[in-house]
Amino acid sequence: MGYYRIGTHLRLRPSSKPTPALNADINTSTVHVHLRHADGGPPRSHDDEMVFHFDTIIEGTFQEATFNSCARDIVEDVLCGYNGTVMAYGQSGSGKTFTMSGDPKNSLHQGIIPRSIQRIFADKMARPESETSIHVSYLEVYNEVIYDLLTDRKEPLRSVSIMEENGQIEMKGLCQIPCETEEEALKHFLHGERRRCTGPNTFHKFSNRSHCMFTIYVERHSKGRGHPDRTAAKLNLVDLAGCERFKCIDPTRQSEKEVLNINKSLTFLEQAVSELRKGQGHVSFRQSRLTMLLRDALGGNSKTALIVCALPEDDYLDETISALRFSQRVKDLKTSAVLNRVVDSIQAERQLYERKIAELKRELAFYDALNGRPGISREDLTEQKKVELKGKVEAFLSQKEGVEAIPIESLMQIKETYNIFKEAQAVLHAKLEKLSKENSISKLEENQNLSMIEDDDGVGELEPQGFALGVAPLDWRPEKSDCDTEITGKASVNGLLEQALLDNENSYKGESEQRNLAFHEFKRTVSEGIQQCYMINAKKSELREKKLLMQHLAVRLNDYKQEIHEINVVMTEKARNVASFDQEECETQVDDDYIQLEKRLEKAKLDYQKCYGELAQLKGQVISIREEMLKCQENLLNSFFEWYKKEKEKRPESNHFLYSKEKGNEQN
Ligand SMILES: Nc1ncnc2c1ncn2[C@@H]1O[C@H](COP(=O)(O)OP(=O)(O)OP(=O)(O)O)[C@@H](O)[C@H]1O
Repeated sequence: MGYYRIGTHLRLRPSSKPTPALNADINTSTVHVHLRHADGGPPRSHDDEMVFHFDTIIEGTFQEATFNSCARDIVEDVLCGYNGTVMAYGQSGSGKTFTMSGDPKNSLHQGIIPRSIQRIFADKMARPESETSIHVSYLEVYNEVIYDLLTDRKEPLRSVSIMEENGQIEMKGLCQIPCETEEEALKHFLHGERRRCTGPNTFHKFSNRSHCMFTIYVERHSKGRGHPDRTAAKLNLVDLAGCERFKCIDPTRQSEKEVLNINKSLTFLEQAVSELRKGQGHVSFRQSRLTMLLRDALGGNSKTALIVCALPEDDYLDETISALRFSQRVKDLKTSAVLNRVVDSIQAERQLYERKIAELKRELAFYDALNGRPGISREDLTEQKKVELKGKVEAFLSQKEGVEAIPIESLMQIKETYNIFKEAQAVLHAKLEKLSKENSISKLEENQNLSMIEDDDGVGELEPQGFALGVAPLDWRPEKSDCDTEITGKASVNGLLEQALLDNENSYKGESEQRNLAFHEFKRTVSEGIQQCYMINAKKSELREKKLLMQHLAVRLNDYKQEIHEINVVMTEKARNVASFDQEECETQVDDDYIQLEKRLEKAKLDYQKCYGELAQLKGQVISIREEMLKCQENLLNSFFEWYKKEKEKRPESNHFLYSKEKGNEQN
């Protein structure tokens, strides 16, 4: 947050008869006032000589110069996200409306409001990388009532209520009209101008009977990815009603009430400025609508410029001096403008919780200090601290250290200790699962390797000792590596678990027995188990049937083989005998026998081939039935393990299945 001085500027309306008492030096931005004595002589006292300093003094009709020196910087700041206020102050007819509004339709004579609109929309066009949304509102304070000047033309002006919410001045019921173009904004401004309360007075025909505030709201955020930088600022352009002396009121033209209210509110404004200047704790902003509206402009979140308009003529010297004095008081004020970043609700919530957490941490540190435990960290543990803690837990698990070795200083430490134990338990559990599965699968594999025609009584059954889960063969266990003896890192936790596995083998035997009993229960009582056993048994009988058939075929095949061999022997013998007899005598006889033998041999071979084909087919069938059966067995085991795990969780008593066995025995 920065503190900003309120800029003060003097605008002197051109005059054909300027008073010699008022000497404005544009170069030094200083005004000297020399009050002549009542008798017409030179000033006699110190009070008759006055000097007023300004940021700028403007004479003449130059509207652009006025905008550049009094308002441009503030408009630029609004475009950057700061709130801004430019207000014109001075007696009636001094040129406030000329300064703020001018002639909006004549580019040369446009006042600060149309020029600000122009600048803001030009900036919007020049920054396509940002999304800028612009709204306008226009209000007047007439007889201490705030009216919305942008109310529809056909309706009477709507009143607006002003209130303070969360330290902010809020206007309930004031329209903020979105404007896409400069023309649109200008159109709304002109619409409001037409609805302002004006009337003739002694100075001119269109004197403003109210204080008016035209506001341009500029919200912008950078387009594209990431967290956009979003700002929302407003520019208040204020045309105050002119203070009037009652003696100058023309009762035929003005209501006393109007003048009274204007003067009253301006007095309250001066009072608030004086209080702010003195640095009083309480400033009476609530005394009038105007001071409430200008609260931020005078001492809050706004960069502000005051333009004092004055008539440099003798007749109005008192009013001019009064306005100059007011400007010098305002000059001493400082506002505290901030960059108005828009924080979305999630971010705001996050910031709130972060603040709360920081507060709670401070409170904890305070209690720790009171309890003589300073220096305890409540922050997340660093990686280094986690490794150290792991080492201590492992030392405790391997019984090298007692439980007191594990530090209990903060909640973070306790949580991390639990995590280390959980991790160790998970590794142990995985190891057990793996061992039990390996054991069961190896049994299945053994079965698979049995000869096709051997007896298959074990189908669907497990070995008599059950799963023997805790007694994995020694050669299955991974060899201990050197790094397992270290106490840091994951490897050492695994090494420790290996040791735990060996140490606790006996308890695993109990677990093994539990599991065997559970497996019998699963097959007998659980529908999934019963169904899968039924399927295994069906496959088993099918397999038996096929194997029996194979045995018969094998016997027949041997018979055919034997027959072929015998026929071959006889035929060889016959051929040898033919060679030793008279060729002609024996030829006919031999031929007949030989042909018979050949036919028998051929038939035996055909039978052999057919039988061999059938046997091969049967062999294929047996292999596929066996495979199906093994699949069923595997399913049975998997289902059982799943069921068993769930049952263990449901029934955590470690010897539940032993009890059920005992119960079963009792019943029997
Ligand atoms: N600097 C100036 N150059 C030329 N004409 C001016 C200047 N200032 C004011 N005038 C003219 O003086 C008249 C009164 O000015 P203006 O309406 O701005 O006064 P005002 O302070 O707003 O008065 P009121 O408080 O009664 O509304 C207008 O006709 C305006 O054109």
